[in-house]
Amino acid sequence: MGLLVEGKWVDQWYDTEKHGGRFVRESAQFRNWITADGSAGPNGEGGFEAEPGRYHIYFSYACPWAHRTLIFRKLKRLEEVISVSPVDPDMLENGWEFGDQADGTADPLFGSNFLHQVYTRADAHYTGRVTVPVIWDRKRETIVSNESADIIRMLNSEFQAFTDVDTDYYPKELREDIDSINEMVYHQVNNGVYRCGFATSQAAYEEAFEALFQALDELEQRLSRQRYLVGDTLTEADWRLFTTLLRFDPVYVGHFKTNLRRIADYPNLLNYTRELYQVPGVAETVNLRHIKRHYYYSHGNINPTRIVPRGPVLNLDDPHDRDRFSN
Ligand SMILES: N[C@@H](CCC(=O)N[C@@H](CS)C(=O)NCC(=O)O)C(=O)O
Repeated sequence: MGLLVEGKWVDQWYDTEKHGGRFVRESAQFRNWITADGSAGPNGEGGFEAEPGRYHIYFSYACPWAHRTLIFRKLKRLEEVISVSPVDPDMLENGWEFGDQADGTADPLFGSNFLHQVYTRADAHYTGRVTVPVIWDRKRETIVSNESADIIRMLNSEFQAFTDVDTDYYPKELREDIDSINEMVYHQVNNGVYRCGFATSQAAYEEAFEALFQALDELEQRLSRQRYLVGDTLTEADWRLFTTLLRFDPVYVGHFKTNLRRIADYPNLLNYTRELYQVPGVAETVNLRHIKRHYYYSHGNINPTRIVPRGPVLNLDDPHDRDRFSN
């Protein structure tokens, strides 16, 4: 694991010391938007028009942020419009790697060995972390965005000319509610599990742990009253939470020490996770082998033996009880 400094790869773990043992996530740096007509989006520059065959997403099956983009591509039926390829689950001294054709993780665009080579193709002097997901523009030969929260909104609304799926996961009338729940879920849950797992002081771990389980208790309450996070409409807020819930019992409980309760101990969160998993197409985006292997094998300082646990049983296909909320 490492980062690029002025375009050169440096093998270095997160520096938590300057924050009292806390893990502080860096902001993504490529923040342009693909738009239906090529106009500039909320930030960044214009000129990235939605076109079939033009864009490619590099993702990791393991990564909850990248997983969101894979789910949106599936839900919006954009498989023929936007190509994708996974990186290898092991992220070691060279960061995210590509494998070979046989295991399906080669770089189909440039045959690179490492994802950092894709970053320096876009910016030869890039300084920062090399993260997935990345959406690449074949036409302008650059990275449009490496921020999953932005990418899922592009997929949700900007490729409507190339899909027959009208479902809007970020409808205007619900945006305020979605943004507000996203904010809480991002800090306390999505990033919260990382703040537990990557903490290097007891106090930093406990602070993140308290916030995480306070949020999960609140979400459990909320989902005992309503089907989805924002009432009875399935929105991007649910998909953003789902990718963390899915990884919670198989990885975070053990590897990140988020062990007050499992998702299996929260009846509403458990059934909600099952419902989302069972939405047509979603199960195909889930690769539990990559998920477990990545975390347990890549973080040698957290799990020095690199042994990947065999369990637990998840039963994601079991019937859920969320229909109790429909009219
Ligand atoms: N804000 C980014 C975060 C992406 C992210 O941190 N991805 C992780 C994998 S789960 C990564 O690539 N980490 C590599 C690193 O930090 O060096 C997003 O949501 O797109």
